[in-house]
Amino acid sequence: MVDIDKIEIAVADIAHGRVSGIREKDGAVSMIVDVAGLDPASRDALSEKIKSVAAAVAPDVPLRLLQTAERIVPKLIAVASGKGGVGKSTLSANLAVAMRRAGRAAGLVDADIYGPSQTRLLGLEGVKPEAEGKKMYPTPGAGGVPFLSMGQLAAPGQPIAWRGPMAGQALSQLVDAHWGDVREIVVDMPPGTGDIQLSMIQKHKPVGAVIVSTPQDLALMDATRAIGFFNQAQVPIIGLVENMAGYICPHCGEVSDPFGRGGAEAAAAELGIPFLGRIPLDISVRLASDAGEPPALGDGPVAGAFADIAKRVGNWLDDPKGGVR
Ligand SMILES: Nc1ncnc2c1ncn2[C@@H]1O[C@H](COP(=O)(O)OP(=O)(O)OP(=O)(O)O)[C@@H](O)[C@H]1O
Repeated sequence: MVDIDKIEIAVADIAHGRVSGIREKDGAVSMIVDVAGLDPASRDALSEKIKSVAAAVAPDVPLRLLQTAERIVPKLIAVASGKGGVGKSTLSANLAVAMRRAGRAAGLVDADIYGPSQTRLLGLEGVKPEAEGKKMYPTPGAGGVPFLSMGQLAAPGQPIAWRGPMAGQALSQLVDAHWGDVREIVVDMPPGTGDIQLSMIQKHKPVGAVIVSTPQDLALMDATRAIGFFNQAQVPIIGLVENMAGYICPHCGEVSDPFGRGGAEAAAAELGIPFLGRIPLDISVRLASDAGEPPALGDGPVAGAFADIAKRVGNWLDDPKGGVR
């Protein structure tokens, strides 16, 4: 097993933020080296230095360096639901955490102007991001997820009452920030199909959308509307996640289904979109989330469920034509 964290730490010391996307595949380690602004001799010198540092940490592991001088625009993954309260924010935060845990260079934007809640979920309440003029630097939250939120643009405790262009500008400020080595940004969308959604489609088109629903018929009907919106905007649907599926009793462990069972999977099949997985209704999800410790950072079945969903989303991002695997 290759210790990616060890390589990442060793390389970070000498790479000055130029290395990203460190990953292991089939026993080899690959990474992206941003060589923008360096002359050819300095590029080679940096690559050699990285290789020797990585080899010192992991001597027998083949290493692949991909040099790039282009500014990399992160891919956006919209997480949406038809209605509020189905766990869209919970899924977004934990998806970003699980993607990062799997070695992906993921970040998170909270674009939910109606109730930005991610600062709490990532343990960043009251933390203001640094900025250079109007351009902000994301703050690392729980699990090391770089993060920016609509809530950070508004005065504390004030409701956000932006409409049309204002909402669009706020979204741009979050998306066009100094994302550094982040390659994929999970965007927690507001529920429904309002100004933020339109601005997203027109200015910051996501590569795909993840739809969240509870197993209930009503929530599923709303989810279908969200799916219709993205279809119309020609944003591919990565898949549907069923949240609050099967209640696990904390006392006896019995599983019951307050919102029904399997509804989202059946609906996904009917709609011809992939089913990404289900997250159980579990009090530990709420307690950990409220404490700013995303459950995806844990070791139990809930963390496993988030990891499986993150893996499927990651596979899709790497090869959208290959579908969800
Ligand atoms: N699987 C789950 N098990 C237990 N509680 C959950 C689960 N998913 C979400 N919750 C809890 O349900 C509440 C609503 O979740 P969340 O804020 O993620 O929903 P949302 O769809 O983003 O809502 P809103 O549209 O209001 O932002 C939160 O208190 C959250 O901790």
